[in-house]
Amino acid sequence: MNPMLEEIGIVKQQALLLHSAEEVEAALNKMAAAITEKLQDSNPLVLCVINGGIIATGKLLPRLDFPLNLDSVHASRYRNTTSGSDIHWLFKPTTPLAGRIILVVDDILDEGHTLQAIVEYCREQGASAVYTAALFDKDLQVTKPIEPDFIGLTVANHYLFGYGMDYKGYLRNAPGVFACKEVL
Ligand SMILES: O=P(O)(O)OC[C@H]1O[C@H](OP(=O)(O)OP(=O)(O)O)[C@H](O)[C@@H]1O
Ligand SMILES: Nc1nc2[nH]cnc2c(=O)[nH]1
Repeated sequence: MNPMLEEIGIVKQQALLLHSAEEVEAALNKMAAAITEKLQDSNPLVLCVINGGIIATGKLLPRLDFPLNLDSVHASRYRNTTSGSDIHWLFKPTTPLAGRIILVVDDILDEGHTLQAIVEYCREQGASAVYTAALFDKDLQVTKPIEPDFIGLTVANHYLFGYGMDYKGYLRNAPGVFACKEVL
């Protein structure tokens, strides 16, 4: 068997379910209600942070019943590994950001560097306001460089996968939030 697929199978089998799909879906409902209350009259541009933010964005958008635009940004700090380094900008939004109200959506806020860098970029481009949404906020017990305006669930400090979060590029599609055993 392909050794990577073998590793993925073992990680999946040994992982601990921290939050069920039902819990995450309920958190998405609450997030969408809070976002609607704040942004429904502001014609926002939603920026999906690729790759991890795809599922959070895709699940939030149908819950937002007001006019908005969608674009994406691909900034990666972990690059399919389990520890962060410098941010690599793989692509930036093509929609002009000047004068727009932006909502940046990502799967997880860990140390906060990725979201912070994206917010700075949006401000440099002349956005009139930048809001941030993280489906998961990792409880690191430290002050982070940025606090999201909208948070789904606070999650424990483990390396996680599922709902957009990967283990070595796999398992983003896992239906729940799982902690990898080797870092437990
Ligand atoms: O708060 P931080 O410590 O900066 O980490 C959070 C970032 O890490 C993950 O992205 P990653 O770099 O793994 O790229 P990916 O979206 O392709 O998974 C996640 O999607 C966030 O964007
Ligand atoms: N997949 C994944 N990506 C992350 N990026 C920052 N923290 C995490 C995490 O726990 N899991």
